Amino acid sequence: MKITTIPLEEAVGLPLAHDLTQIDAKNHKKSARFKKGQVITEADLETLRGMGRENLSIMEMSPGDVHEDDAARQLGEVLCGDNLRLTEPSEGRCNLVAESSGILWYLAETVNRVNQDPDWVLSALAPHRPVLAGQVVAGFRIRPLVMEDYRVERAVAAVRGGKPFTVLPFKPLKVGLITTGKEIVDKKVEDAFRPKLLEKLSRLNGTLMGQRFRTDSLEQISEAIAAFLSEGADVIICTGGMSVDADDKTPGAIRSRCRKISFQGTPALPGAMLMLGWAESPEDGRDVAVIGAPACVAFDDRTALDKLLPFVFAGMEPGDLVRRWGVGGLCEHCPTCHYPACSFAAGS
Ligand SMILES: Nc1nc2c(c(=O)[nH]1)N[C@H]1C(S)=C(S)[C@@H](COP(=O)(O)OP(=O)(O)OC[C@H]3O[C@@H](n4cnc5c(N)ncnc54)[C@H](O)[C@@H]3O)O[C@H]1N2
Ligand code: MOO
Repeated sequence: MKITTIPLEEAVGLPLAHDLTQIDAKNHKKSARFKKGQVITEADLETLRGMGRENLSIMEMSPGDVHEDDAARQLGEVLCGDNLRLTEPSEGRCNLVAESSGILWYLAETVNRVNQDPDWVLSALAPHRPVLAGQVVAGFRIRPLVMEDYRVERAVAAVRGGKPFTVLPFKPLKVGLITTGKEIVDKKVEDAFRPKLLEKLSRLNGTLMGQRFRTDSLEQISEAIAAFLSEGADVIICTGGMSVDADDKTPGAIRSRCRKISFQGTPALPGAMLMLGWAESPEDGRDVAVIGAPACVAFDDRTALDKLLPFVFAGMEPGDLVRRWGVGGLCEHCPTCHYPACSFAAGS
């Protein structure tokens, strides 16, 4: 590749080597004001001077050179999996954008392998966190203007095929809520979890199908789980009674109705007493998630339950990943909560 730098005035009639960025900090605007390949005209000179340009780069590519736009596009085509869209390059950068709300899925190792070449930049939101439709989940580019084709091919090969970036979309699941505790049944304490759950469901594409109140009795909680199962619930959440008190009966009730227990206890705080089991739907035999949520879910806005629900709504069994939730899994209780734009939302 040959890049020739020439004074602005001599560039009239010649094509630009790369996009030229204009930043208007006062109005918080940043865009590619001139695009790669655009032929400079007399009328453009005033604008270019206003952007502080005195010289421009005119490029002649050599055989084997890949322009930044093409490099980013080639990587994007192998990265972009289900429910994501690849954007056109702008200023040499492409993005992956979520087409549905869901859980972002990829292996950290894929990103690290591409970035072994210090001139590649592949940067993504943390894996396994919830994302919204329309959200940029990854951006990538090369650092120089052009790169040798073998380095682009090496990055493409490092992805190892399979379109590894995907969004697992949230399904419209129906949730049954069982609120346990004699003090709540007796109306001495008002349930504080229902409004918090409604806010969570609005992000997850879920609906609350009903709420049952039960005292700390294994039989009563177990019967309420069975009732929601027979009414067609996809997810059943039992709150309270998950800890070590004599009256804590919820885990036993969940075990009484589940054919499999995924976990009881997670290394995330708050919410460490969280539990997940799977019951059989009497309707069609499908798996129904039965969650035991410790009482802190009624108090804290974000708990281990927020790490679990995206998996359940994406139809995923978190499995061994739960044992990795300790990394980043300590909520900072920020004065203004930015969840899920924080390490607490990320899954290792
Ligand atoms: N010695 C120990 N103490 C505690 C442990 C422990 O391991 N050892 N675990 C702590 C953790 S972690 C949690 S979380 C809490 C609560 O666990 P539980 O799920 O058993 O909570 P309860 O005993 O049922 O209730 C505690 C408290 O919260 C109020 N509550 C419960 N549900 C609601 C609701 N839906 N809305 C409003 N308030 C609610 C309840 O009235 C009690 O005051 O235990 C720690 N302690
Ligand atoms: O389960 Mo407790 O929830 O860590 O606060």
